Amino acid sequence: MNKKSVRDVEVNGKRVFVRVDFNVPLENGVITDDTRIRETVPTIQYLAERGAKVILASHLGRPKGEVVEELRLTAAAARLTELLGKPVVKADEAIGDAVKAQIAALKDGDVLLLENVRFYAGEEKNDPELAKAFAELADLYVNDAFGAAHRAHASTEGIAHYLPAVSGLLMEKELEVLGKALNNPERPFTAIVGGAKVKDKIAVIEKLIDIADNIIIGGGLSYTFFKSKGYEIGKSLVDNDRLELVKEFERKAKEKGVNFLLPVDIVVGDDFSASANTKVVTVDSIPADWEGFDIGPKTREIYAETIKNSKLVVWNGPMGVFELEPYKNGTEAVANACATTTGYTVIGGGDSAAAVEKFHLGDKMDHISTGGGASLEFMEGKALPGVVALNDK
Ligand SMILES: Nc1ncnc2c1ncn2[C@@H]1O[C@H](COP(=O)(O)OP(=O)(O)OP(=O)(O)O)[C@@H](O)[C@H]1O
Ligand SMILES: O=C(O)[C@H](O)COP(=O)(O)O
Repeated sequence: MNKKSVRDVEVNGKRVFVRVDFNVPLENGVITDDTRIRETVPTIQYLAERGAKVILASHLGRPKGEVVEELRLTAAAARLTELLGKPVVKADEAIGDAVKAQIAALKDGDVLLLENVRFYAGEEKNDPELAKAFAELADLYVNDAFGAAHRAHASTEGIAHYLPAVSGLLMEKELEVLGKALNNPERPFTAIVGGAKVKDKIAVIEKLIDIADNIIIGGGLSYTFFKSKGYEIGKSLVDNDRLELVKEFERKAKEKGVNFLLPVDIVVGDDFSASANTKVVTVDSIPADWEGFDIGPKTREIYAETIKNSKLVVWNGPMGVFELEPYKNGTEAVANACATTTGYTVIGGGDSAAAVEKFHLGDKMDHISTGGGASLEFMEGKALPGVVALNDK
């Protein structure tokens, strides 16, 4: 990476503003997946052990510039205290005199967590005044929030203009792993693209056609491809504005010698529910009043075999509605294949990461990205503002 990291700067005795992504799922105030918090521990420990005063900042949810009680970072502070094995001071605000006094009281190695930065309207507007107010709190800026690196906000981008700015260890790891996968992939390289929205995946599929050996398509995306071939797709998800475009993907893949795999059979259901009636049909015989919710057993076999024979697998987006029992098998089969292949497996965050955790296969993957949207944008080849703003080596 051509950006400086915490390893390249002196941190002893410094006040270090560390942007993390503690945007974790919560149910009734309880954190249901603490991965993003756990993954920042190495950076926090690195800084604390070297005598920095660590000031953490994060967003949680989308409070739209107002204080939303349920979106306070209190639970994150408690979880981090457990993970670090030492108290984390929790501020009730993210800027201002009270925060300054709390920071002044910190000793070298202490850790403080600011309140949700999205309680301030200036955060998402990347307001320079808010960025300056954050910068006033510290001597050094560290961005470890890979998950929010695609946002140009005051605490992810703006602040970097007012302080020396370097990456944290998680950010560094994410960029290294994803960058290597895309720039110098081991082959055969298989990319799996699923999920619901064609629109969100267009750029990444286009990019992957240039670099992958196999592209596996699954999930709600598939039906736009089937419709473009003139098949009946029943009530399945479709993007009617992109029928020509997906045809073009297949044509381009063929031209480049890329193996473009679409499902051959489908699990259709009569309802989007756990108690739906389901049946398996071939892709050219979806009944008009049914809806496609998962890939079928033959497809699972083909996909698993392709994954097994790959040296690198990058997966973004589930193969079906894995949240519901009748439609989880396709995603589970792909997750199992990723878990058992000897190839290097990269899970592109978001729903695919949630699926892998649901099937208890997280520790069998080589890298699970903490970024959903960020990993997708990175794979599309877009520059991430939170990275661009950091100091060059
Ligand atoms: N055949 C289908 N019909 C309807 N919904 C589907 C289908 N297959 C998958 N989904 C749904 O797609 C959702 C994920 O879609 P999305 O496009 O947001 O994927 P993603 O890329 O994993 O998201 P993220 O950006 O969080 O990584 C899941 O909730 C899943 O239930
Ligand atoms: O969960 C994420 O993808 C990041 O934390 C960014 O959140 P956002 O989509 O609300 O900006």
